[in-house]
Amino acid sequence: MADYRKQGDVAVLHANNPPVNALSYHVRQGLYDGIEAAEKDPSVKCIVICGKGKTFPVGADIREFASGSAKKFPNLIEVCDKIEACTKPVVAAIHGFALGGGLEISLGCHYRIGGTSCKVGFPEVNIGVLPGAGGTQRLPRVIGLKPSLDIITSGCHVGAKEALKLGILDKIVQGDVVTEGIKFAKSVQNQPLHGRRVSTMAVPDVSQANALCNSAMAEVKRKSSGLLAPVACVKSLRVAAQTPYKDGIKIESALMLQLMTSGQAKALQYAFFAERLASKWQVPGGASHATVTPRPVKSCAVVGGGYMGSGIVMCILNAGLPCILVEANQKFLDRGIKMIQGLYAGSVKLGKMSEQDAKKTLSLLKPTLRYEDLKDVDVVIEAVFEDMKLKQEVFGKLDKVCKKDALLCSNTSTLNIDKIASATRRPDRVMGMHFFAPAYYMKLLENIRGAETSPQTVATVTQLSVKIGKVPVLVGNCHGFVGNRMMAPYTTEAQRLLEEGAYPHQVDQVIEEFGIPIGPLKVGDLTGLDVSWKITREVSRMLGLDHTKREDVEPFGLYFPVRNALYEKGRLGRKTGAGFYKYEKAGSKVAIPDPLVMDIIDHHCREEGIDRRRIPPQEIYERCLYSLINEGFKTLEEGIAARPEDVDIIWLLGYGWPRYTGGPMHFASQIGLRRLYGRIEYYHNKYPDRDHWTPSRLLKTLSQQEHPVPLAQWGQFASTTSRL
Ligand SMILES: CCCCCCC/C=C/C(=O)SCCNC(=O)CCNC(=O)[C@H](O)C(C)(C)COP(=O)(O)OP(=O)(O)OC[C@H]1O[C@@H](n2cnc3c(N)ncnc32)[C@H](O)[C@@H]1OP(=O)(O)O
Repeated sequence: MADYRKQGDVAVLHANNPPVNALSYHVRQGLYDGIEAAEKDPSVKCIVICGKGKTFPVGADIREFASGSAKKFPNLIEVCDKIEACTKPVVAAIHGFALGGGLEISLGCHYRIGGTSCKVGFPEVNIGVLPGAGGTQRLPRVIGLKPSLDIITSGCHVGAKEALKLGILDKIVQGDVVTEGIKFAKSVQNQPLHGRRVSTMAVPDVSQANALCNSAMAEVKRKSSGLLAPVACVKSLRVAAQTPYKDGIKIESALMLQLMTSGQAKALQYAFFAERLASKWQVPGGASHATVTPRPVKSCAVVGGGYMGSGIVMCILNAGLPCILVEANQKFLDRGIKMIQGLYAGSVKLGKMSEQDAKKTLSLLKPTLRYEDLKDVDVVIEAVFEDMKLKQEVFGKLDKVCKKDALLCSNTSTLNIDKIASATRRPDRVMGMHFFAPAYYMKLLENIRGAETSPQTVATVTQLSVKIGKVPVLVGNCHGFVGNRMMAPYTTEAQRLLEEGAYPHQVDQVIEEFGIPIGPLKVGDLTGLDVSWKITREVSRMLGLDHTKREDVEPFGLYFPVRNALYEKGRLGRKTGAGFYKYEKAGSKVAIPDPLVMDIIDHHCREEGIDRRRIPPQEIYERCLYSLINEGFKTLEEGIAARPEDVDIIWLLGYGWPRYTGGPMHFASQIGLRRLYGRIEYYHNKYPDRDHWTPSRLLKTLSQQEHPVPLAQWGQFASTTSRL
């Protein structure tokens, strides 16, 4: 919808489609009709286009790409052309965001003014398309090719000041943008429109077009190899420099149509909505984000100032919340404070933060050695070493000193949250908050609900998570929760492949070519082989097994002979300059395939009487990725993950799964569940002793349906009682 009103001789057109005025069919129709009505009305001298509520239109309605409504008359190209062709001056009055189609609308206008805090941009590359309503043709005509290439291929937002400097905005206004827009429109109502219609302008830096586009193309291919949209953006911008608008827009449309129907665009758009769905939780019994009011959180505390704890403190401080940091002794406390101060100093140095803001933010930090100082805080996040006994000890202490209604949360990545809660008298107010390293940067938070966690605790922790800039995904309690649980078969298969014929670099290469930035064995080196060795020991202990006895651990998939051999030789990974790979020096990032490791692997195979074979890349791919996906389905059937979208967001934001495949579950839907199930069955028959190849019952059921079940409906097939 678009509201049309007249204020004197100015027609004001408000795009009205809450919450972000996405340019759905009815909005486009309203704008189109509004321009036509204003054109016909002799008493109207000029027109202002603006957005109702919190923002100018933020772009096309992404859901209409799949439904086909985006193409319906008037499509966005037709709306922009209609605006530009208007014989009366049209002014875009921008507040909030003018993104994608919203910015295209404003480039169709003859003038653009913006509020001081407005932002503009073309984020289309993030959802796998391009600015296909003239954006790639009009923007370079206004600001030149070089900045247009930067803005369109990066998808970044541009602030008001920068937009003015570039020439996207004609003026920045203080106060109400619509009132100012009306004033501005009146001031230009008698100005000729010749020279204001962007499509008739020439691209200013056209002489450098080839050089600029060649270098931009090389850059997008380097940065985002395999992504279709950035490449199409550069192609379309090159056309703008070489072709009149009327021809350029046709090429832009053709490129847009190709992108719109691509698997990448579908996956990226799916990820866009999945990310927004994540914080909309629901638990059995019906309580949900919509029905439960969170408690206000005015202050927090973090126990443990190591790498994770310090990062968590920074998230809290950055949100403007006071935070107490508790440590066990002065040395550790000083180390934590130094780390936090150092990271803020780094931000100031990089120009990401002013010195004044850094000082103000740091003033919210209160370091202490006394648990008693936590007596008034609303939420405590424990970030001590991953050890159940230690965590229980901390929770016991917290339970004694903290006020009754304070929430106690644990930054655990694997441990049983109910066991941790059992050390307190308030299990209803205990939750897991699994941060990812570095905690001040990574957006994902896997929030774990225990058996007794109350809905209000879930609501409060979810709200706090959003406040500190995270995407929270609510999951159930099991070893490793969703993310690390799915990681287990993936890394296990990666190591098993070494024992059968592959070498570390061959495994990693397949996974990196798929799009995960670091292969599983390089991750092993990064985490440290001593760390994974200790995890194996702990898990074995939990299962009542002796981790040194092969016959004990092998049936449970906990026997990693190659890793153990490397560990025993002191090859602990990157930090020692040697692990599955060798490194130029300790701590170096460049992993170099190591003939010594290949010898160790060969020697192991000889000793075991294993005939090494050439393992085809497809097998590496399937064994690592399909075993992980199968585990993802198991988290769904057990109710550990509530929705496939949640599994995908965990892997996209926490583990570097390539976004253009949508995440493991969306990727599964693209493979086809019948085919996927067949392959998992095949590996199950081949490796019957490996539990992770037992096919998920949910996957089996879904794969047997006559027609493919849309991912959004998979939850209806999750058979066992949901634990969430
Ligand atoms: C022949 C045919 C030619 C067609 C050519 C078409 C060419 C144009 C293409 C485009 O314009 S593509 C879209 C470009 N724009 C974007 O990608 C913007 C996406 N949105 C955002 O980045 C953010 O929403 C925001 C604007 C920065 C606001 O962020 P905020 O955190 O305040 O809110 P959100 O939680 O993100 O969003 C609120 C609500 O709105 C939904 N939503 C947001 N943008 C869109 C959209 N473009 N289309 C549909 N829905 C959108 C979002 O999903 C949230 O809803 P719920 O999920 O909570 O229900």
